[in-house]
Amino acid sequence: MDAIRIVGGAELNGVIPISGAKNAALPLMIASLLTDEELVLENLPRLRDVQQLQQILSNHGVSYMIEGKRPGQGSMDGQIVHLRAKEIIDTKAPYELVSKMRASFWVIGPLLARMKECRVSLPGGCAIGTRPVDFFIDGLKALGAQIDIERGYAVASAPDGLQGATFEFPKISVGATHTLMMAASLANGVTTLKNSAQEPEVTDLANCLIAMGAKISGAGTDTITIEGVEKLHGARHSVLPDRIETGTYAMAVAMTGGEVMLKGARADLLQSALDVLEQTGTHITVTNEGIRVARNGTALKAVDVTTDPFPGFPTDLQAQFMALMTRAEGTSTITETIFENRFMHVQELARLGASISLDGQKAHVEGGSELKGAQVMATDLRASVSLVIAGLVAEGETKVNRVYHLDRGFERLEDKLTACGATIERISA
Ligand SMILES: CC(=O)N[C@H]1[C@@H](OP(=O)(O)OP(=O)(O)OC[C@H]2O[C@@H](n3ccc(=O)[nH]c3=O)[C@H](O)[C@@H]2O)O[C@H](CO)[C@@H](O)[C@@H]1O
Ligand SMILES: C=C(OP(=O)(O)O)C(=O)O
Repeated sequence: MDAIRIVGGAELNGVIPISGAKNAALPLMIASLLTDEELVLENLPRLRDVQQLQQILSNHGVSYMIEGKRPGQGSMDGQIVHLRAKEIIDTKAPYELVSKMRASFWVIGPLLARMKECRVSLPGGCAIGTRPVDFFIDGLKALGAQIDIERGYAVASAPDGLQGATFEFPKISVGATHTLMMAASLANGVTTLKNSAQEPEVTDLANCLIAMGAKISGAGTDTITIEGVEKLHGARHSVLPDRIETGTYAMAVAMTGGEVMLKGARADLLQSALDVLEQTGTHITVTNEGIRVARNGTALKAVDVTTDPFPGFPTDLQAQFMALMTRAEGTSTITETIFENRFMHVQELARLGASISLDGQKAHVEGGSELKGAQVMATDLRASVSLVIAGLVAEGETKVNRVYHLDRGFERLEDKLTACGATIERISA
């Protein structure tokens, strides 16, 4: 299995192009199940999760065609992909496929809305907490579905079609909001979703569904209203830039020092994280081209952070920020409020010399540690990349094992960092 080898010590300087967002790409691809016409997605990142979802969708009958490169398109540009679910050939989403990725469970919304029945395995995904699916089940039941859990599968049916209703999520859930919004787009009547997720990826999906003929208002606020339509049609949509990739590279530059332009990044997608970075003493400049991040010689200040749903500080940047705080002056307290088990990187950062103590959902990071290279291994995607960031400043060689986690969500990570001066390569472990 491949590993990533890093020799720490180099500043980052140059340009990093930001890819399309994984967490927008996945629900957008799933939306192709809602229509028998073609959905064309531009700026789709080349990621393991995208490939994995392609397999799941193909099992349901979705054709997948990657458009040939146009002249002038660089190798870093996202792909243009044509998806078409002309016919749904199988309404079962099997364990072997769904257990590999959390988002694959979201097919339950479109399949139920279009086919009036489906059988979807309970999901897998990053091991960061129990991650139940009760909001999906309760929400779809509110729309008139009958759902039973049988032998690890959600078995769902709605013989007369889904019916519009009002549903309030007990807690904000990105995936349940995506799923209910897709299902309600083809329901009879009006659905109101209260306490909805306001993440930019929800708005991106809503914009695509609207382009497909859905009648949706309020996406990006906590109340989304969907007037069901009989049929959706094809559309063309460009995936928004990845705010988590953006924040990750911004933190990497804050860590190493130097100056990097994050090309194509949008500040409005991660303002809270950029505000925190500025408080650490990192310079952020927003331009038409993207976001410029710089730290030249100034010491890093310790800052306390609490993760929250959007527009708060994203849980998907918590591990990377913790790596950064190992090098700050003073102690930083990082509180995780979204997932109950998202501190798996703490013991691995400790292998590199970090001094972090845990107290329930709080991590106290003592800054100023001299990190030294070691072999490390992470159990999830963002934890893995936090170890890469730490490795960029650790003295000597760091080897990050289980690289397949990184490949789920970071496109050409080692190429992008090498281009800015890092010593990083993929090796066969
Ligand atoms: C592919 C994708 O987009 N993944 C993102 C998505 O995950 P995902 O959509 O799985 O995360 P949710 O927003 O649903 O989870 C938020 C919280 O709600 C809980 N919950 C959720 C559903 C449910 O039925 N019952 C329940 O209790 C979860 O356990 C968690 O504690 O949003 C998370 C929170 O921003 C991000 O970290 C993930 O990167
Ligand atoms: C937690 C993540 O992904 P998933 O929801 O697919 O497990 C993530 O992207 O950080």
